[in-house]
Formats: sequence, C-alpha cells, structure tokens
Amino acid sequence: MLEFQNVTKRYSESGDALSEVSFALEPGELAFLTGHSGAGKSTLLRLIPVIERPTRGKIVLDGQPINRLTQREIPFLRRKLGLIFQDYRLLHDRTVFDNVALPLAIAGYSPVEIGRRVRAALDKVGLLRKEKRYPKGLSGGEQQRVGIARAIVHKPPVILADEPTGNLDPELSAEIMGLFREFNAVGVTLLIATHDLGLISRMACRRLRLHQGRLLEGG
Ligand SMILES: Nc1ncnc2c1ncn2[C@@H]1O[C@H](COP(=O)(O)OP(=O)(O)OP(=O)(O)O)[C@@H](O)[C@H]1O
Repeated sequence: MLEFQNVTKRYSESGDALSEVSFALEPGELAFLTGHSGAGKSTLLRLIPVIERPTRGKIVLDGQPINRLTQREIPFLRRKLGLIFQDYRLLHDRTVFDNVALPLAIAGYSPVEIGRRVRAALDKVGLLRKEKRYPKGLSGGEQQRVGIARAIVHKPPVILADEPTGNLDPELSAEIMGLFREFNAVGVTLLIATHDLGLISRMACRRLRLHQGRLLEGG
C-alpha cells in the first residue's frame, strides 16, 4: 500500500533529514514510526502527501509512484490519505460540522452527501451531538477527535498521524488509539509517528524506528 525505496531527503540548511529509507506497508497494516526528536519522523510523513519532495529515491502509494506528480495531480493523491496532526489544526471560526465538512466541500460533494458523510464521521468518533459547537469550547481530546473525523470523512485507505496524542493525557491517548484500532480493523492502513513508547508497547504493532534519518528497525 505504501512503499519507500532508498528515500533520502536533504535540506540545504540542515543536511540529510532522511537517508536511504526503505520499507513497505501492506494494505491493512498498522505501524508506528518512532525515534528521537529530529530523527526525521515528520519529514518522512510530509513526503507522502507531497508536502515535501524527496531528494532521491522512490515512493509508491497504492501502486502509484508519487515522485513525479504534477501540482494538478497532488489533490487526487491526497484523497487517498487522512492526515492527523498533534496540534489538531482546526479552523476556530467554524463549527465542528464545518471543520469536518471542509475536505468534502473542497472536493465538490453535494450538500446532502456532505451532511450524510460528516454525521457518519462524527458518529464514529462519538461527537455527533457536538456538531454545532466551536473547537474552542471542546476539550483537547474532543478537538483531536474532530481532527480525526475530518481525516476519515472521505474514507481514505491510508491514515498518517504525526504525534496524534502528543498533547493528550494517557487516558485520552488510549481512547484515540482505540479509534485507530477500529479503523485498522476495517482494513485502513495506518502509519503513526509517536514518542509515546508506553503506548506502543501496549499495542504490540510493527515499529519503524528512525535514528538520525536512518531506519534502524522495522524496514
Ligand atoms: N523545513 C525544513 N527545513 C530545514 N530543515 C528541516 C526542515 N524540517 C525538518 N528539518 C530538519 O530535519 C531533521 C528532521 O526533522 P523532523 O522534524 O523530521 O524530525 P522529527 O523526528 O519529526 O522530530 P520531532 O519529534 O521533534 O518532531 C531535523 O534536523 C530538522 O531540523
């Protein structure tokens, strides 16, 4: 479903953030991406939606090599991905409903279809009754669940999460991980970057470990 072949990412300011990284995730796999601060986790995740491009090497998503995609083709690639961030990245002047609806509105879905899909996504994360609220009035865990609903509303086959529980206490983190497991149980492929080694040990999943831009384990 996702393959990295000898991927290197060099920043002119700071050198190689990733060096010769190779791994493959099968459809329906759930893997954690770990490593010290600055190991290259965020860089690796940013290459997949083509927020950044690799310096060398090849990346294949769902059978499609993504290296040479044009700017026009990138939105179609991103429809296969659900992106989840540590800081939620919600729009604070929009309701919960509108935040989750945003990707569908951009993709041109009809209002009826948007309503149906947004409510299904909010139901999945347990926030159906809060659709009219604004993000500021929600707890951190609830805000992250809005971020997750937004990431899954278009039913992507792959979810990428960058420190999704970084701002949450252990109980809420476990809740979020429970949601990821549910998505995984219906066949979604997940790659989750995290520092939380306790959480990883409890989940018994594959671990890709980066150290100074190199994949030391799990490749
Ligand atoms: N846009 C950028 N321009 C220049 N250097 C960058 C850029 N983004 C990341 N880097 C550098 O690349 C290296 C890897 O950073 P990255 O953010 O991928 O690590 P990380 O493992 O996600 O760290 P953290 O856990 O602290 O978020 C670091 O040395 C960082 O300074």
